[in-house]
Amino acid sequence: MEDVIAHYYFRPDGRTTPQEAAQAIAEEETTGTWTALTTRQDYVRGLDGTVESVEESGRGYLTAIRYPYEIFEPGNVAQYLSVVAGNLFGLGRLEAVRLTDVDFPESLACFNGPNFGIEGVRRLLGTRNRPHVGTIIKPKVGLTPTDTALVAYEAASGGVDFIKDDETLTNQAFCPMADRVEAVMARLDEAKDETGRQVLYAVNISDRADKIVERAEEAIELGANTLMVDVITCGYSALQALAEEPGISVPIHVHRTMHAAMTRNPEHGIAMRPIARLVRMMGGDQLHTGTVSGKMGGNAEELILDNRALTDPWYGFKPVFPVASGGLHPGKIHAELETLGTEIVLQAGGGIHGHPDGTAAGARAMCQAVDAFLEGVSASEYAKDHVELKHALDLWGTS
Ligand SMILES: O=C(O)[C@H](O)COP(=O)(O)O
Ligand SMILES: [Mg+2]
Repeated sequence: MEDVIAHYYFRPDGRTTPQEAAQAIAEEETTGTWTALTTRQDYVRGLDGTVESVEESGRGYLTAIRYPYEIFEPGNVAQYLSVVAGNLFGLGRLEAVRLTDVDFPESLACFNGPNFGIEGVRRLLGTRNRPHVGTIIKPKVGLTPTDTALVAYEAASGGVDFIKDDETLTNQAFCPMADRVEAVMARLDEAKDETGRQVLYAVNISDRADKIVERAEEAIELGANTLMVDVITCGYSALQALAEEPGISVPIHVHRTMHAAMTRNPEHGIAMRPIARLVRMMGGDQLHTGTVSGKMGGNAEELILDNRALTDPWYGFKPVFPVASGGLHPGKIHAELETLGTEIVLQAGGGIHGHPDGTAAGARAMCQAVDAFLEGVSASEYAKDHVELKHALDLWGTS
């Protein structure tokens, strides 16, 4: 069986050579500890980790560590993470260490992957060759089910493909999930009668591990046509449980709230790429990966590679829709599409519900910005005869 190769950036402390630091990772995550062991039988040596390479990079070093196949329990993602992203982050001999990527062999990528993926989601909406436009209902918490549904209706009337709850909205007293799903789906049916267009609504079913599948099933029974899960706070195995449940027959939209605690520091933590791979293996159909121009910052070169981890051919897993979200508005659409391509979901919360003429106009302005790009025209030019786009650009500008 093939082994796992994990890639790290690291900076050793002043008393440790780069080779020793890499070796410390390999030992800590396999058969070693801080001192020699009297219990280390010879046969255990076969499970030792190996430092494959160490090379200088910027202020630190890059290393590839080989972890033997046998130390992994196939199909147990929590256990995989405890090896490739475990104690090593706290080792005092490393001032900083960041997991940048993981090569999982096919034998350990033994998960179902996405049930829908990009093509499956496109099939539900009947779209081709264009990005999807989505919105997050704002304010992120506080609206009643009736008002949430009204905002959803207006966004659907204005032309969005996709509507989602925000990451902090689950089943609070001010907006119980069951009432919300029923109200939103009823208003989306109305919008569909008027526009003829199907819109997906991802209800946030994030919950404790032993309840999440039940909550998802309840949402689907009430009419939900998409689910959303906060994968970092709920855990990868929660996503796996949802994706593998036969009764769950709708796409799963994956939010990554809390990721920046791991991904933001370029020298320490976990890069987005391994997270993207895990989400794809576990069965997410859409995943937030970031923007090139939005409010959350981020590195465009890394983002392109993160998105490719979702969309490049990989062990037969369906490609996952990358989602650009966080501070987008119509004036930023050109930059996003130019850099990230059109196989993407472009989401705006404030950039739709903050439009001076309201949510429906905000949705139209986002769609017009996409149309402008697809027609090869600048947003400013297109705005000359598209009033909603004009008002958006007047308020927010084009950068
Ligand atoms: O969940 C998200 O992606 C954010 O709520 C985006 O909101 P914004 O478009 O208002 O920044
Ligand atoms: Mg949000």
